[in-house]
Amino acid sequence: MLQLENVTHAYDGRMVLRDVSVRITEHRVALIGANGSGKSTLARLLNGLVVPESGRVLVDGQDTRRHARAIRRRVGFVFSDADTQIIMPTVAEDVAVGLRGAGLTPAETAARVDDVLRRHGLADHRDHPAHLLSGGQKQMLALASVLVTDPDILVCDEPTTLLDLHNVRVIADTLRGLRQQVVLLTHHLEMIADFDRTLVMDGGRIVFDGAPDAAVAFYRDLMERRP
Ligand SMILES: Nc1ncnc2c1ncn2[C@@H]1O[C@H](COP(=O)(O)OP(=O)(O)OP(=O)(O)O)[C@@H](O)[C@H]1O
Repeated sequence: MLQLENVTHAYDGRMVLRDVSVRITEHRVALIGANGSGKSTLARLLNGLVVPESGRVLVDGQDTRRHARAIRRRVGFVFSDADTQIIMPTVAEDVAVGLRGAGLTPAETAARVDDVLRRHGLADHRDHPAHLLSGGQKQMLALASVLVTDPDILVCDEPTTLLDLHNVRVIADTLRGLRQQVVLLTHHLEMIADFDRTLVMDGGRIVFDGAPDAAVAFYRDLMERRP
């Protein structure tokens, strides 16, 4: 379970999250809202990339302040810009990075990498230069590189930003099939239609919490009323 207790956060004195409390237990939860409303900051709190100025963030009862390493292993994070997440020359090498330090033999590492590449449609690109992949393939590689570590929870911060409609669907289908609990931040509202719960953020607060259709209607109304 993911839990925020009275979390307030500011960057350089500017308040970005205001006394946010929420418990997230559902399998697939979406986080939507205007640019700058605080979604990424909330997402980064969930795996300890950001530590709250006040309040607590708990992952299955463990405080991200005190258990940062364990929580990073349990909560995988996929960034919106895949290029920043791809760090090795080839596709297979990039996926293998996440397994360093896991105590696997080279053969076990190769088997895990091949398995994840196959499951995510990248097996034919195993030895290709990662930076030459298409946008959609890079995003899938970023996802595969996190999933290879088998986290329990996956936080995806706008993983389809630069993708065409086909690849948005491919990523949505992939997320739908995962055993992991998924927290998805997105502006592609069609991706979240069958999510279990949707939170709408505005001005550093959760302003709506409910089913996706009602949340999207609330968000659209909020944006229409904005001057
Ligand atoms: N590292 C940082 N340093 C300073 N300000 C930051 C930092 N990260 C985010 N901010 C600011 O905090 C506010 C909230 O940003 P955040 O990225 O959490 O919003 P968001 O809802 O994810 O937006 P978007 O939909 O545009 O990605 C913004 O005004 C942003 O400029």
